[in-house]
Amino acid sequence: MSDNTPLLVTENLEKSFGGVVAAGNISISVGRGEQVAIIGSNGAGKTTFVNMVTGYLTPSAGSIRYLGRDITGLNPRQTARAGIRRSFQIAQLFPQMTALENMIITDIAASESKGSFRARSLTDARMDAAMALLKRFGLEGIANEPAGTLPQGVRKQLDIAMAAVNDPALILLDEPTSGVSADEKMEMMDSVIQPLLSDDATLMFIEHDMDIVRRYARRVIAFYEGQILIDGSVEEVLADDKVRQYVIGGVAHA
Ligand SMILES: Nc1ncnc2c1ncn2[C@@H]1O[C@H](COP(=O)(O)OP(=O)(O)OP(=O)(O)O)[C@@H](O)[C@H]1O
Repeated sequence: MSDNTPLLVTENLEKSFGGVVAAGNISISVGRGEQVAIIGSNGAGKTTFVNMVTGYLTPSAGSIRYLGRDITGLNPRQTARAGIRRSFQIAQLFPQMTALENMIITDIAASESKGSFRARSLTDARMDAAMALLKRFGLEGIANEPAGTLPQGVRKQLDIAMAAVNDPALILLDEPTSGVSADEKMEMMDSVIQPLLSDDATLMFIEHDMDIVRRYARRVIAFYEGQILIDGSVEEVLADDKVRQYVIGGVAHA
């Protein structure tokens, strides 16, 4: 594998449910350090794509290569261990556990199962790393709060911080600002994007708010009816007639 090997390559990736193609012909190549927004109206196939890359859905056809390795069909734990991580539209947390415990559990789950007992247990190093990461996301103040008691926006921040445990190379965020009020969205993105980028992570995020896309993406992939409509620079994609007609005009999301 050379340094020029793309981080993520999908070829003709497809997922159908029954006879319905939720996402098809998805061929992209993403390099290291890119910041890519995935846009598209409701039901366009964005989450289906993220679910395939992260192993939550098995593709019906096509392939996924990560750092040159074929990872098609790996399960979520395997993709996580390979260095691909994600957050969810609705934060996936253990509500009874504290924020710090959620971070630690993520770290243990992402560790190699064949490691020694110590490698998969609660060590001081693991606690320190989890606390340091919470601090980087400005979340140290809620470290000992049960996750289930946190406000929605903070839960989403914690879910994203959990995706950053163990310095993954590729992070996919599924609608990081959904459910966050309009006037708090930018601040919330500021608080999560900077810590993610400080590790040179490659970032792909699904977003419906074009102000956020303009501010945080360098490249945009627009989905429409399960296919890629256009993949290019932010300026090019947001000025595209079809994107304006079918994607931006068709946004029906909070
Ligand atoms: N598990 C499933 N079973 C059947 N159909 C599904 C399933 N998951 C997704 N679909 C369908 O696949 C299509 C794409 O859905 P997907 O969730 O990927 O869209 P999306 O672009 O992420 O939309 P949104 O912005 O609303 O989250 C939709 O028509 C959806 O109804």
